[in-house]
Amino acid sequence: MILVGVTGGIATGKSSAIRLLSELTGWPVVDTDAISHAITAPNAPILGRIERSFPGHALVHERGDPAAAGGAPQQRVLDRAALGRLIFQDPAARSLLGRVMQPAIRLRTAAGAARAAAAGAPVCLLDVPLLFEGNLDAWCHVSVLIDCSDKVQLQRLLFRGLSSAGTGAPLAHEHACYSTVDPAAFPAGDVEQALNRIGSQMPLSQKRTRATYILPNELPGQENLRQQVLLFLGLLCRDFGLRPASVLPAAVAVALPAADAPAAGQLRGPVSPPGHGALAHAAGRVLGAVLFLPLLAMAAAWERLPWAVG
Ligand SMILES: CC(C)(COP(=O)(O)OP(=O)(O)OC[C@H]1O[C@@H](n2cnc3c(N)ncnc32)[C@H](O)[C@@H]1O)[C@@H](O)C(=O)NCCC(=O)NCCS
Ligand SMILES: Nc1ncnc2c1ncn2[C@@H]1O[C@H](COP(=O)(O)OP(=O)(O)OP(=O)(O)O)[C@@H](O)[C@H]1O
Repeated sequence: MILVGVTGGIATGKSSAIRLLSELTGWPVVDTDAISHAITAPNAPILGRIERSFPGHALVHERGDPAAAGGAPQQRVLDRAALGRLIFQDPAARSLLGRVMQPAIRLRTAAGAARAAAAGAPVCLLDVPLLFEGNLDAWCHVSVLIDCSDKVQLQRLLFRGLSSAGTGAPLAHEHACYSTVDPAAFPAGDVEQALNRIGSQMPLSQKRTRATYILPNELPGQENLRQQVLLFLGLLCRDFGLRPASVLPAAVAVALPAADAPAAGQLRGPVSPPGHGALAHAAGRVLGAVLFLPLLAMAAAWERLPWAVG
């Protein structure tokens, strides 16, 4: 199985591109933002560790459960906005939160990839915003950067909002209008927080030098993104000897000839394909099956460990 690390800057369009990639191919996706949200769900064991790591900050609130009669059971809920304000302006706090959360995120990511291998997927897409920051590209055969200019990134982030929760939905028509968004029209606090988030990540210029492929997502609208996704799929099929008929709809075959010409934004190559003949594929499935359950068990155990970090 080929592991493709999909990354970008915040709000450059990773979730949108991955949704299209996965729809076109059926390839499974492991989404680290979704994992990060899942492990910090109400009442999750990790909330206690986050609280203890940042004493003096009210980051977890008790909330009544409206579904419960009499409102008896309380839920412990992470204040994501407050934690975001804290870590995105303080590198030490960010690295402390990383030490608390990254082990659990990585274990679940590995378990997701092992499950995909066991299911016999030819390719697994890893959606990892911090792929290069965390050196997770070392896990992957190739990486692809979902790229846009700094200006468009800020416009998209302000237009969408800071959190990634619920993103990746089909691009609504009005999203084509974000290009008219003027940051000056937003409250200064929102712009400051957006810039803090962008500034807390490796600059896109640096990510461009590390990515195997670059998928430009500058122009507005679903159709522009779809074109770039098809070009990227064409290159990936060519470089790894994937047979479009077996994994992709006919649309990609149409994109293949175009991919032979150096398309704007598609960089470097050829990439040496890993051996993925029938034997290697079968071995990958067995290894995935052997690894999946222990990794999942480890992930569950890790999240319940009682010690405090920091
Ligand atoms: C601080 C938190 C609670 C804010 O939650 P919120 O819902 O507002 O944002 P969300 O989690 O959806 O993240 C939105 C985007 O912010 C960026 N981001 C998140 N964490 C970080 C970080 N530590 N450093 C740089 N960028 C980050 C990513 O591009 C992500 O896609 C949350 O981001 C978090 O728990 N971060 C630490 C976990 C982590 O490293 N996640 C990144 C995925 S591996
Ligand atoms: N080509 C495009 N045209 C118009 N809107 C777009 C395009 N690509 C992405 N968007 C919009 O930009 C916003 C950010 O996109 P998306 O959520 O996919 O980014 P992301 O990189 O996954 O963000 P995060 O880093 O927070 O996970 C969303 O509102 C999305 O609808």
